Amino acid sequence: METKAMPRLTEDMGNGLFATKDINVGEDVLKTNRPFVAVLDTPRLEDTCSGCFGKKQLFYGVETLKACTRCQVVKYCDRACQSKDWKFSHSLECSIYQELRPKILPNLARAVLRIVLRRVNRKYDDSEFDTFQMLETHAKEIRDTNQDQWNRILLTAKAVKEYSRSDIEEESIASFLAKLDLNTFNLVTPLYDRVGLYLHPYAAFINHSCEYNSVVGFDGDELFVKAIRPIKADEQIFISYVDTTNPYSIRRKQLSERYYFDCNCSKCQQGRDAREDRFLPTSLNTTSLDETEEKVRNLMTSANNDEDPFRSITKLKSAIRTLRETSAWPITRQPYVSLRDELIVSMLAAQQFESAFVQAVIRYIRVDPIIYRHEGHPIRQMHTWSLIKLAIHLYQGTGTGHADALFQRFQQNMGLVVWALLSQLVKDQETACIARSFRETIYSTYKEVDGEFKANGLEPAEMAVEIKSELETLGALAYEALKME
Ligand SMILES: C[S@@+](CC[C@H](N)C(=O)[O-])C[C@H]1O[C@@H](n2cnc3c(N)ncnc32)[C@H](O)[C@@H]1O
Repeated sequence: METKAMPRLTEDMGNGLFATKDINVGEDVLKTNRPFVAVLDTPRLEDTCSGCFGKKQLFYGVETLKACTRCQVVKYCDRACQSKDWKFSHSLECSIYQELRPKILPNLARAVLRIVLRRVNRKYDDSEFDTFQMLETHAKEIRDTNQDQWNRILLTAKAVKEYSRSDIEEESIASFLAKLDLNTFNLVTPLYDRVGLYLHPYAAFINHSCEYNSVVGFDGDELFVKAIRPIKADEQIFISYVDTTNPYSIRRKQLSERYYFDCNCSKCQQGRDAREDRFLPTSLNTTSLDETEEKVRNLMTSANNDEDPFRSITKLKSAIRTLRETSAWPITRQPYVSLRDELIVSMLAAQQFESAFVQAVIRYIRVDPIIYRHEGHPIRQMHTWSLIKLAIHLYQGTGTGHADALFQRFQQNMGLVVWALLSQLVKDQETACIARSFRETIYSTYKEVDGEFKANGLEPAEMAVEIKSELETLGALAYEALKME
């Protein structure tokens, strides 16, 4: 593990992690490729490699996975991925998976089984295990306020004790599970697609702030925490446990239900006066705005659960219209932001590539710079990347799907748009908080596109006027599209 931070007791947040030196934006606070435990979510066992957690599939052209010939539960890109997982833990659990077949244990049960088996087989060094034991569980609060969750923990502990045939007490296994519940990170691909859960005891010391100074990401099995703001030596490292683009009441509810605390950061102290909550000047009262928000969130849930992307699009557009009709809803206030994200996903699924492009341009120009101030924010980087991929798709003209009248009206030079967006993304890399494999893909795509221009006798770096005009047209496209929304 490489770290520029050390744990220490805080006044009111239990243990926390503190910087040992000044850390610049984009630099690693912490990096490790040794999880205490990491497992895929059950549905992802089928389509994601259990060795590299999808990294090679995403960026290195791996298309088919091979199942472990013994248990048939886990799958791998190649021998290297298989051998890594075998050494880490699969050699200990494979026979148990075989016995349980066709049943597959849920992710938390598989994770705790790994911890028990690795512990019994002395795969953890003592200091690593001691750090794990120091982690908060909130077991009392779970028992007192969430009987269902507590019963689930006890039942899983009992089953894991039986499957593992270990002499670790059920009570200890239950405490491992409570630690997992509270301290695991969402294991995501380098493009932030959730595939499983990951626990690292040191990283788990990082407390939450809605005004976070760091972000967590993964590059395969490597976990990194990067500074998204300059951090001074001795300052506490904070990440966000929840989506901080949400208004105060939602953040507060999520933090108290899942993590048992009230956030006291400067943003939360502003309550409904913070940017995330604010509305445009309106004569509507708070109750009426709250009712609209609830109605729209229900519509969004219904759209998310709908398997037909065309029906989802209709529902999402109707939800957006409801927000627009209030004349009070900024496009950067939730759930407007999420509605647009979902709309882009549904439009892609429905092969409405031109319309998806228009929405992704609005997000790139009008939404992300407000809600993610730093251009190197991983979500902003990922959104820019998906806009570029869409522009490349439209540029290559390989199936634009359903035509979009507004897109057609603007007639952009997609080649130049691609180059301009890519070169901006390349410039942002110095302070970008993203995985190395993602960054390498950005560089290699830029090189390819730039090379293609040069092969055609063009030098885009010298086409500043044309590029400026294309970027202004993107702005005009976003403006017109929002007027019609
Ligand atoms: C993942 S753990 C972080 C490490 C933890 N402080 C510890 O000592 O193990 C999450 C727990 O830390 C505490 N915590 C994190 N951020 C906090 C905050 N901003 N204010 C108060 N408590 C916080 C809560 O008890 C929360 O359930």
